Parts: sequence; C-alpha cells; structure tokens
Amino acid sequence: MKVVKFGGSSLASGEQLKKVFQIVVSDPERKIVVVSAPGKRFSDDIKVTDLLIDCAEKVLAGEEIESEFATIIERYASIAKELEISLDIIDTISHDLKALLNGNKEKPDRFLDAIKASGEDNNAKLIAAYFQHRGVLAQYVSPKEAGLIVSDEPGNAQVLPESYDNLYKLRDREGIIVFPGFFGHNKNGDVLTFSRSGSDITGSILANGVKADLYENFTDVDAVYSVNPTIVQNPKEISELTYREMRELSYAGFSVFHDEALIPAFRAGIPVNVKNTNNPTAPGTRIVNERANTNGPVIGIASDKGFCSIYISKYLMNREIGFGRRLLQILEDFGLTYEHVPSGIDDVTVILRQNQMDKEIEAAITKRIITELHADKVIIEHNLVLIMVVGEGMRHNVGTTARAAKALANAGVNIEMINQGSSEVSMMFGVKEAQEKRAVQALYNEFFVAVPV
Ligand SMILES: Nc1ncnc2c1ncn2[C@@H]1O[C@H](COP(=O)(O)OP(=O)(O)O)[C@@H](O)[C@H]1O
Ligand SMILES: N[C@@H](CC(=O)OP(=O)(O)O)C(=O)O
Repeated sequence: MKVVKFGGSSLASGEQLKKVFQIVVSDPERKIVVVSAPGKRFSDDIKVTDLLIDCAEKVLAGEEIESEFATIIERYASIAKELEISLDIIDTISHDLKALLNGNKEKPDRFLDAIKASGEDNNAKLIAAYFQHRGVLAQYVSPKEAGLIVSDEPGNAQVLPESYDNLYKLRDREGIIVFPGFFGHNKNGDVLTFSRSGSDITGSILANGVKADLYENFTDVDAVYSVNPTIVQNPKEISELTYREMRELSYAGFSVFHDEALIPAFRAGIPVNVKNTNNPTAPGTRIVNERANTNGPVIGIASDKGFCSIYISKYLMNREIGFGRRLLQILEDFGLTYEHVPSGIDDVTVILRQNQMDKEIEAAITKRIITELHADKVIIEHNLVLIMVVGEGMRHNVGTTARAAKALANAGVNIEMINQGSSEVSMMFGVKEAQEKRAVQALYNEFFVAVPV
C-alpha cells in the first residue's frame, strides 16, 4: 500500500487535478491520497492558504471580507467547472466557510487555525467528489474521524503517538481515501494546523500509521536538486539521499519537503519518493535509510535567509562555570529559540532567526548580558544567511571544509562564521545576505561542476 501526497502546485487547477486522478488510478497500491489546498497556478498567483489567512485576519480586525471571501470560493468553483462536476459541492464549501468565519473568535490563534485548515478540508471534499464523478470508489475521510490527534500548539502542532494505532484502521476501508493534509485535532476536538507546508507531515504520519510500503510526495519538480533551482540554473538531480541528509537540507532551506515530515516515515522505515505530478514517469528522488555513496562528499547545498548573531566576548569565559547556561537562560526568558552556538575560548556566538526579535528585545537582551554576565562586548549582527553543505560522504573524506572555504574565498565571499562537528553530515557557513547567491554558486561549482576529488 502506498500513501500519496499532492502539494498545492499539483492541485491548483482542474487541469492539474486530471493529472492527479490519472496518477492515482494508474497504480492500485495508491490507496491513501493526502491533499493540500489549491496552490499557485502561476508565479504571481496566491495560494488558497494565504487567501484564507488574509481573510481571517481581516475578520479579526473587524474589516469587511466580501471580496476576499468571493475570491476563495471562486478558486474552488473554477476547479469544479473545469472538471464539470456538480456545483453543489461549491455551495457546501461556501456555506461551511461562512459558518467558520462567523465562529468563535475569543481565541484568535485557534480561529486562524480553523480557517487555514479549511483550505485542505474543502479541497479534499472537492477531490473526493471528482474521483466519484469519474466512477472510482473514493471517500473523503476527516482527520477527526480517523483519529489524527495533535498537540495543543496553534500553527505548530505535533502528532500525538496514539494517532498511529487509530490511523492503522484506515487500511480496512474500501476504495481510495482522500485525506486533507496540514491539520489534526487536539483531545478536545479543536482544529490545529501543523507549521506551513505541513501537508507533507500529514502524508508521513499516515504512511507510518497504515504501515505503507512507500510514501510518494508529488510536487512540481522532477527531483530534489542538489541546490535550490531558483538560485542555481539546472542543478544536478539527486536520485537518492538519506533521511538525515534530507532533514538537514529541508531544515536549511530545501522547501520542497518539510523537515518535520521525515521523522514519522523514518521511524517506520518507510522510503519516501519525491516525484513530479507534471512528469510522473520520471523516477524522482528516493529518501532512504542508507544509500550507496557514489557522488563524492557532498549531496546538497541549502541556504536560508533571515538570521542574526549575538556575539559575546568576555576575558576568561572559558573558566567560568555556568556561563553558557545563564546566557541561554536569558534567551529562554524572552521565549527565543536558537539555531547554533559556535564558540571560542573567550567568546561565543548565538545564531537565531531574527524575526523573533525586535529592537526593544535586542536592547533588553544586550543589557541583561552585560549587567548579569558582565560581558566585555555584545554585538548583534543582522541579515545573515546560513549555508548548509550536507553529505554522508563528508565523514570519510578529508579536506571537504578546506575545499568549501577555498571556493568561497576565490569567489570573494567573506565567511562570517563556520560551524562543523556536531552533525556528522553537515557543515554550516554564515555569510551576509547580499553574498548568498555568489556563495551558493561557488560551492555548487566546487562540489558538482568541478570533478570531485
Ligand atoms: N533543492 C530543491 N530541489 C527541488 N525543489 C526545490 C529545492 N529547493 C527549493 N525548491 C522549491 O520547492 C518547490 C516545490 O515545493 P512546494 O512549492 O512547497 O511544492 P508543493 O506545492 O508541491 O507543496 C519547487 O518548485 C522549487 O522551487
Ligand atoms: N496549504 C498549506 C499546507 C501545505 O502543505 O501546502 P503545500 O503543499 O502547497 O506546500 C500551506 O500553504 O502551508
């Protein structure tokens, strides 16, 4: 049995849905179909999830939403018309969304989650209706009915372990199951979404729950490429990579697959196959436990913007017991998460996502570090890019860091920081945002265009 997930780009129009239908019915093993909300039809288009967020925020601000509401309904209606299915389903979607928008707003984050989740929920209903219209035995199944229970964290929920036994029962259902991605319910029955792009997570949870043989993740590219194709033109395709490599790369910027979607499949030992809805015969990329190492030390290079660093120096920091703990406690007091902590003898740098802080928080943190930890210097730098060079082969290759550093130097890129060692499969370079493209291109040339050493 296979679990198949289709992303928003595969569900953006009636034409795309026809391809989805062909893919599903061409293999009887494709029994569970996880769907996102309709995505972008063209590059300037707006995803339904983003339309819904805008609509919900306007409602919360007490603004009119007539035109936003109409735009959302029109997205579903245009798909239904293209597919020539009864427009009764659009009346149902319109009625249900109106009721949700008129619902309880006492807890805005929960209200927002309920509206966001409706994007996938309504799409799953529409797609099930289309499959039935094409004469296939198919049913919409809701996460609530299936027992997909999640933690009580709006916009960032996590699956609870008891879900897996509940979901196993889906194996007994007849026909194709169309299941909405991106959300579950807490123990009280409230809707909670995963983080953005979280339908990948639903697919992986279902694959684990039903003990699928394969989790196929259909998107709009032929493969996971060794580097983001919007940064480097025609990059090399990756045919196979390990769960660890993919998790590092997704976390560091390969948005093609959600980093949190690896764990459920990995725990159940289920391979993941990333494939293209627009070219389904292409083999795609397989994510597995172990792979043959045929490609040299590096498999992929990811980069992500929006980081800042807090540099702290203090003479004899190395002798001070508890310095690191007290520093991280200050960050914890402000509710901040951090990414890396490279350190020296008398200095340490904490790297975090800068959207967590504003000027006031930065000033307050700086003050506390100086007054409580008696630091000599505290410097906060903004607009950093973290570049992650990833590959299981790095463990067995000498000189990979030197090659990377030389390539960056030759390209005139100033390395702000390096972190290597904690993860056996990656090394991290921090550079200024303005140098991202140049740095990634230089690393790509070194490890993929030049002959690997
Ligand atoms: N290394 C990479 N390999 C392939 N695609 C990538 C990579 N990094 C970023 N992407 C982007 O991810 C996109 C697919 O992800 P996404 O838009 O979330 O798809 P979906 O709509 O199927 O969920 C691709 O179109 C591509 O622009
Ligand atoms: N629709 C949700 C969840 C999702 O996974 O979407 P997509 O498959 O289009 O990335 C979002 O935009 O976040």
